[in-house]
Amino acid sequence: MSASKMALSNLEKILELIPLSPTSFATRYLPAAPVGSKGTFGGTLVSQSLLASLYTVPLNFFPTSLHSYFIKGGDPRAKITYHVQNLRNGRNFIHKQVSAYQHDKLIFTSMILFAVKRSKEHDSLQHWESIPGLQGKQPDSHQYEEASSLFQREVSSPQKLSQYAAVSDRFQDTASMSKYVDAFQYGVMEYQFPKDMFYSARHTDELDYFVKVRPHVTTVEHAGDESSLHTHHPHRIPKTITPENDARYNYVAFAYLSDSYLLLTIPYFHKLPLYCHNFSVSLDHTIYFHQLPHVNNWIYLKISNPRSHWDKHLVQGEYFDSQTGRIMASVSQEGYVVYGAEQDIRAKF
Ligand SMILES: CCCCCCCCCC(=O)SCCNC(=O)CCNC(=O)[C@H](O)C(C)(C)COP(=O)(O)OP(=O)(O)OC[C@H]1O[C@@H](n2cnc3c(N)ncnc32)[C@H](O)[C@@H]1OP(=O)(O)O
Repeated sequence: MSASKMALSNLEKILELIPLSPTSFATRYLPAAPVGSKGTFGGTLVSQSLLASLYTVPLNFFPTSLHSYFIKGGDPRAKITYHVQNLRNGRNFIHKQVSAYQHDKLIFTSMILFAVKRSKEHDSLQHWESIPGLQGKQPDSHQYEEASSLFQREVSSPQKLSQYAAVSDRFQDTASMSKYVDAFQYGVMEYQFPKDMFYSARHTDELDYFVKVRPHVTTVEHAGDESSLHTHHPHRIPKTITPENDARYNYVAFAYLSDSYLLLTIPYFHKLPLYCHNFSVSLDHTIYFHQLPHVNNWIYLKISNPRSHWDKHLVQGEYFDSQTGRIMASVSQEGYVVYGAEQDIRAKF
């Protein structure tokens, strides 16, 4: 595999932060835009803000929720600076606010709530939304297919590409099709999509698929060099947070994946082909974490679209651990997505 393809899945490098002070951080590398898009990938902002805030909380605090707004499109040619503001340090909860700047302008903000790791002694009520049939299951090959082969057959094959090119300029440049395929084949996320993912003529109010993160992320809480810190000094603030040394990196990786193939799926709910938008940006992003997300296992997600109106589209996702069948996170996102008239898209496709 070429170095450039290997770099596509190097999440640690993509998100790496350099400390400028105990509460401010700069990105080491430029914040790339996703294929087919001009601005920085929203998942980079969400996950880097979470990573920056983790550098300011003790090892025994875990993210419980994150609420964020994309204020200005990120410039992929400029590095980002993150400032973490401490709003309150409680015994059980810590509140942080993170502000991201480019060219001295605020581009993104998130509020993150951390909760202390609890002892098991007090747990009065328990409920987990679960999918019992999911436990230990792999994606069924009759229903789901690896995304790059599906994309090559259903979107970028010569027969299909002319239809997509009719509804979107981004498919007129056939040379760039290999970038989409590379992103699916070598990117941070590996997908198993339903076979009608890219175009479904079926009336439905739910879409489901499987996703996992390719690079290894430890689930061992006291992994890496700082192992003794976790067991003996849980109140310490870590100096380095990597996929190999801190299980909380699973939250960071989850935040990254949670902004991908979420808003883009809106046409699925309207019996239209994916990618048929004229303009698409996410406005906000909210994550409730229910447990440590094991991002190297298949994550099963169900997406719904409760409302689309006046170019504002709300999408909600429920993410399940396929090993246990239990809910791991809930995500909501509102996007500003502009489509042409529905009958025009249908006439062209
Ligand atoms: C094919 C595969 C595509 C893959 C897509 C992957 C999607 C991944 C999801 C993401 O990561 S999105 C990235 C995270 N979200 C953002 O970066 C949004 C940041 N927020 C904003 O950009 C502004 O707050 C927002 C545009 C939502 C509102 O700003 P304004 O109230 O000033 O809106 P305005 O209508 O004036 O437009 C601002 C800019 O958007 C552009 N714009 C707005 N509506 C447009 C439209 N209909 N068509 C084309 N461009 C449009 C507009 O040209 C203008 O560009 P310039 O600043 O360069 O002049």
